[in-house]
Amino acid sequence: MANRRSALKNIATGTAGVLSLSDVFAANKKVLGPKLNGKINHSVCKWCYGKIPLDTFAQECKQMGIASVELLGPEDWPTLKKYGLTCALPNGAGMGIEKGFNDPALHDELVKSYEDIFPKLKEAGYTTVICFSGNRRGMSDYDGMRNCAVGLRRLMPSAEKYGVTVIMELLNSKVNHKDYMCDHTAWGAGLCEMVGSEKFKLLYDIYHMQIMEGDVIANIRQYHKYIGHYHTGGVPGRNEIDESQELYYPAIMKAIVETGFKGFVAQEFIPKRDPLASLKQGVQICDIA
Ligand SMILES: O=C(O)C(=O)CO
Repeated sequence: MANRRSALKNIATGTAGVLSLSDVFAANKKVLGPKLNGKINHSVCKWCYGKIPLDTFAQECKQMGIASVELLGPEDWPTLKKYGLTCALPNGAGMGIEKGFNDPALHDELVKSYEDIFPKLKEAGYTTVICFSGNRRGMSDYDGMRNCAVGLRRLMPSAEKYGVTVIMELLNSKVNHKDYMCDHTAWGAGLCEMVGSEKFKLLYDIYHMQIMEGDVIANIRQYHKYIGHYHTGGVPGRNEIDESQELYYPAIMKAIVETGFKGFVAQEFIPKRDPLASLKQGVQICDIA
């Protein structure tokens, strides 16, 4: 990959030939990444690009102006650091989507697993981690909320000590995660109130929430103080976020910015076309001026 030093060396030694100003800008853009508008902090979920090695993917992201590759655990963080990227929402703790804080029998194991990762996150300079409610398995919404709150409140003192926000993902329980409990924004907001700590927030996944409840912009406006992170995805199908699907992402991004949100928006769609071209397009769609 071209780097700034070799580009400059080529200029200095004349091996690049006679360079115009636009050649220099183009070389800089290649090395430093494109200039984005800066209103949205861009991230991407690596699992949607499974076949691309992380090393290659990280370099491509850097060139697109994406600052973070996420849903990665400690083993992948050094690769991100090598390319000057952060991990806006790490994983590496918990017991998966279906087994979460709504089951009191799992609390000891879950608390231990999160307390083990907090110091690693702090050392890496990361300030968030993902968590899940678990499936309902016949439990009422209220019992599940109370159980989650009991487990999460045990975690909050060490989350506060290590400066880590534990972020629970809102997922659809219709198409992708049948029986998942944290599937409505109001339920998640109620849980935030019960937990009662700024170190517990929601991941508002725009794709999942469009499937469950729609009214995306109104819900973002109503519940933004509980939201610590956003994911994207086209509806229906969870593919590209362009005009092939029903959501108008620039308006959603504008609404997010208007709430004063300073966190990250991560692309989380499964590309149907050239994956990197689609990712770049997704970033451009969300990069409102
Ligand atoms: O597994 C999923 O569907 C997710 O959205 C994870 O972020």
